[in-house]
Amino acid sequence: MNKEQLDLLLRESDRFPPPHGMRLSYGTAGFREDASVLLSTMYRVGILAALRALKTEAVIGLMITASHNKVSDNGVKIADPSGGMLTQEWEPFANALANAPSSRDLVRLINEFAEKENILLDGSKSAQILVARDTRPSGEVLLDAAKNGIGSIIGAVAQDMGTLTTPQLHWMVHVRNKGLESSELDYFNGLSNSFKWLLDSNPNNSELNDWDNRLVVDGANGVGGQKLELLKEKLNGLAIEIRNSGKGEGVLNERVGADFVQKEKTVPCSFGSQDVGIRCVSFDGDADRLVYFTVPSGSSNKINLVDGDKILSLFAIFIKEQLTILAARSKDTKIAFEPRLGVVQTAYANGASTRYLKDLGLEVVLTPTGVKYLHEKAAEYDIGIYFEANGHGTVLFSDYCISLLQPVSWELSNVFAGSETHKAALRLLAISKLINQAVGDALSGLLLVEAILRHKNWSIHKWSELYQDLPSRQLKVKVVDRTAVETSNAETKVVKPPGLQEAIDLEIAKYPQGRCFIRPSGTEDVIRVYAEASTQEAADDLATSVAKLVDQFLGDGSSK
Ligand SMILES: CC(=O)N[C@H]1[C@@H](OP(=O)(O)O)O[C@H](CO)[C@@H](O)[C@@H]1O
Ligand SMILES: [Mg+2]
Repeated sequence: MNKEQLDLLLRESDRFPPPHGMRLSYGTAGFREDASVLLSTMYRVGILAALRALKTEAVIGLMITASHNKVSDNGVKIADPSGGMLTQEWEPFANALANAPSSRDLVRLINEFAEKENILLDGSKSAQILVARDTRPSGEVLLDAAKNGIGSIIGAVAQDMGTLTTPQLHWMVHVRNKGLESSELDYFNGLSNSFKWLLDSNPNNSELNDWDNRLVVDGANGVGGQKLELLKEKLNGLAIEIRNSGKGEGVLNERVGADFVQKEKTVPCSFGSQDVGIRCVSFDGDADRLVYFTVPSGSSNKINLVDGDKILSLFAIFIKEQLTILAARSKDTKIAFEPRLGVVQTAYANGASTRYLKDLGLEVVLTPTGVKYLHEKAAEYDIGIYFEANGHGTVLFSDYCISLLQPVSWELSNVFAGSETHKAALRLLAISKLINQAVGDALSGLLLVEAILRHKNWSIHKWSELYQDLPSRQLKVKVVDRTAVETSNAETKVVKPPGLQEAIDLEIAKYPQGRCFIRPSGTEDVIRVYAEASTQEAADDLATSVAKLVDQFLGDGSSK
C-alpha cells in the first residue's frame, strides 16, 4: 500500500468508528443490525466491495437493505461479478473488517489481505461498484458511508443507482459484466417483452377469455410495489392492483409482506373480505421474495397460502412439459437435447412438496438455508430451479443449455415453424430471459407465475390443489449464544450441543408424519424451530415441545 493510500484510509476510517461491544457477522444475507449501529459497517463494506472489484477486475454490487426485517433495521450485502452473492471464501475477511477495533487494525487487515490476494493498492487499476438501497429512511446516510468506504480505495468509483429492489441491482451487475445494457429501463423492457412473448405462445389463447386476470399485490410498504407501478405500464393482459405500495400510511414490513404472510398465515393489512377468492401476492421489503395467497370466505383472518414450494412446483411442471415436448421430437431432428433438470430446496420445504416433486420424477436436493447455497447447487444443472418455502427462488439456465436451445429453435423453425415443438423451445428461451439469472426476484417471478397460470388456464385454487401441504409450525427461541448450536445434513441434525438431537428425536417419534429440526438464524439472534406433522395441533405441539428443549439446553427462559 503506498503512502497516499495509507493516509487516506487512516483519515477516512477515523470518521467511522465501530460500535462498542458488538460482534458483527456476514450471515445468511450480509450484515444486518439496528440501523443506528451500522455506519462503520457500511464504510468497511464499501472498502470490501472496492477490494473485490479490484480483485475480480469486474463490476461489483453493494446493496443496502434489511429485506423483511423491521424498518429500524438495515443491512448490507455484496453482489459478486455473476450477480450472485459474495463468494463464501471472502466472508471471514468481511467479518474481520467489520469487527476491526481501530483504524490501525483495519489498515493492517486490508494490507495483509491485499498481499495474500495479490491486489495492488497503488491506484494503478480502476474498479467500479454499483450501489443501491431500498426505501428505508436510514438508507441514504448509510449509503453515503458506503460510498466513503469505496472512495477510500484509490481507483475505486461508486455509481449510485438510487432506490432499487435487491434483484434489480444483482441483475444490473450480472448484465453489466456481460457487456449488455443494464439500465432500469432495460430491466423493465426485458421483463415485459419476454412476458408478452410467453403469453403470445399460448396454445389456447382464444379459449382464455374466461381466465381471471385480476391480481392484487401487497408491496410490503417497500420498494417492490413502487417498481411494479412502473413495470405495470408496460404490461398488457393483467389487471394489477397494488396495495401497501409505501406511498400511504403503512410501515415497511409491519403486518404486511411475504415474510409476515408466509410465517403467520394471516391476512396482511389492507386486505380483507373484499378480496375473497381473488389471486393475491405479497412481496417482501426488498422484493426478492413472493408468495401467493387467497382470502377464504368467513370471519377468520387466516389465508390460504401458496408458498415458494408451490411456485417451484408450478415452474417445474411447466419446464418439464416443455422439455418433454422437445424430447418427443428430438428423433425427427438431428439435435439430441436432453438437459439435466434439477430442483433445489431447503429443510423448510414442506414435506408434501418434496414428495410431490419426486413423484413427478424430478431430481430433488436439499441444501442449508440461504440463497447462496441453493443458487450454487442449482447452477450445477443445465436447468436448476430453486426456491425457499418463504418465496425466494429462481430458475437458472446454464450457458451450455442456452447455447443448445438457440440452434434447436432455429432448426425447428425451418422444419416445424409454429409447431408446439418449436414453441416449446422458444418458451424455454423466453423463460430464461424473463426469470432473473442472478437471484430470486419478486417481479420476474410474478410474471412467470402469471404466464404459466394463463397458459394452463388454471385458477389459483387449481394450482393450490397440486398437493396438500402438511401442517407446519415455525417458532423462534431466544438463547444466550445461538452459535452454540451446530448442525449437519443440510441443517436437519443437531451435532452440538450433545444430547439435543436425541431429545428432539424422542419428541418427533410421538407424532405421525412428524418432522422437526432446529438451526441458528443467520439474520436474527434466535434459534429457529420448524415442525411438521399430520395435524396442525400436532405440528404446534411438536414445535412447542422442541422449543422447550432448546430453552432447557441453551436458553435464558424467554422463548417467543
Ligand atoms: C426460515 C427462513 O425463512 N429463513 C430466512 C432468513 O434466514 P435465517 O438464517 O433463517 O434468519 O432470511 C434469509 C435471508 O432473507 C433467508 O434466506 C432464509 O430463508
Ligand atoms: Mg428479501
